[in-house]
Amino acid sequence: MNVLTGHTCHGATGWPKLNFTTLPCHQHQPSPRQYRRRSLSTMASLSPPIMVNSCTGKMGHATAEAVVRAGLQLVPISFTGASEAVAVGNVGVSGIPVELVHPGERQSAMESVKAQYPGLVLIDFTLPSVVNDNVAFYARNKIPFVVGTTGGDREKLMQDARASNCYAVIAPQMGKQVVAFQATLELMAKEFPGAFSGYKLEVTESHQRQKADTSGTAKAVVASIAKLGAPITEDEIVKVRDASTQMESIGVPEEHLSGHAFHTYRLTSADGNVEFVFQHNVCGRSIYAEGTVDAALFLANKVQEKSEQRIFDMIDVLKAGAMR
Ligand SMILES: NC(=O)C1=CN([C@@H]2O[C@H](COP(=O)(O)OP(=O)(O)OC[C@H]3O[C@@H](n4cnc5c(N)ncnc54)[C@H](OP(=O)(O)O)[C@@H]3O)[C@@H](O)[C@H]2O)C=CC1
Ligand SMILES: O=C(O)C1=N[C@H](C(=O)O)C[C@H](O)C1
Repeated sequence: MNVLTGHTCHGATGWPKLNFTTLPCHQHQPSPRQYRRRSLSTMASLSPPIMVNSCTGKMGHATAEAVVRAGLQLVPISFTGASEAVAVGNVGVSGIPVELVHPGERQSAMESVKAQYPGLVLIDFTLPSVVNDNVAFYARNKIPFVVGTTGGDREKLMQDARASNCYAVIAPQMGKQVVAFQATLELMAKEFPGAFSGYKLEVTESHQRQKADTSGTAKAVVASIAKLGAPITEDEIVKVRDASTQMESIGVPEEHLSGHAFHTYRLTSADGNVEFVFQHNVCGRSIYAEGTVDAALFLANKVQEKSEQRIFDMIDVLKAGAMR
């Protein structure tokens, strides 16, 4: 049996250590101090203004805070839904009042934001029910965007993003270590397709009660495991949303019922003699918020270097060495 477990209740903080340059050959590896100096100068030359939709939501707010923590300019305007928050007019992010804009007013707001914040990068953490419309809107407005929102019609979303010719990072998972796990599974599937043929896959994902859709991360991991020979359908992913099961069976700490993502992927051989369990348990949201800032900086860099490739996922960001 092989158990791979990751558990984090604390996010990374501190000054970003970004490196967008090509890694040097082994003999010329720079010292950590050189890396840091180089990273800081890269940061200084690349500080795109960042707009986060929606700062009223849990992930949007956490990401906007991470933008401020990274010393980047947060655009003090955020699109939101039609809830009562709009009537309040603004939401505070690390002491910055961010003006809320109703969907009906977003085009005129977008035009003034574009004029006022050249080099702008948009981040979307909204809802599965609106993500397609938002992506079509960003595409029409020709703005580079990072989409962390899951669900919606993913095929259409990717088609719209590609057709727009915009630069974009689109991924259901922004947490560095989870992205590394996803990348490892993809590599395993590429090198050893069918290695788990005949195995039975069981997947459980537990999230806060309000999460409407099935975890986008779980769906992506299931797609990789299918290439390894153990396919299941999306309906077979077990969604856990009730607090008592979460605390008693899954081990979610009570204080994280309102923000957690516990995923377990169990592969069992046909005769039941061999079992593999992959698990990643995340409490809170800072791991995703920090990764999203990395994605926005990566994207600004891609725009600046006029990269031919325009649509990326978080594995691309990780591979570029652009995650702190
Ligand atoms: N990629 C990743 O690593 C992660 C992805 N996620 C994903 O992010 C998404 C958001 O999650 P979470 O923050 O928990 O959800 P929340 O429900 O807390 O936030 C969603 C926000 O979207 C706003 N909204 C609704 N309609 C619109 C619209 N038309 N334009 C702009 N904003 C709108 C809502 O505002 P209102 O209340 O006014 O309707 C609300 O503030 C989910 O899809 C989730 O799966 C979450 C964590 C990590
Ligand atoms: O809604 C969340 O919270 C999360 N959503 C993403 C997903 O659907 O996979 C990532 C993480 O699980 C948290």
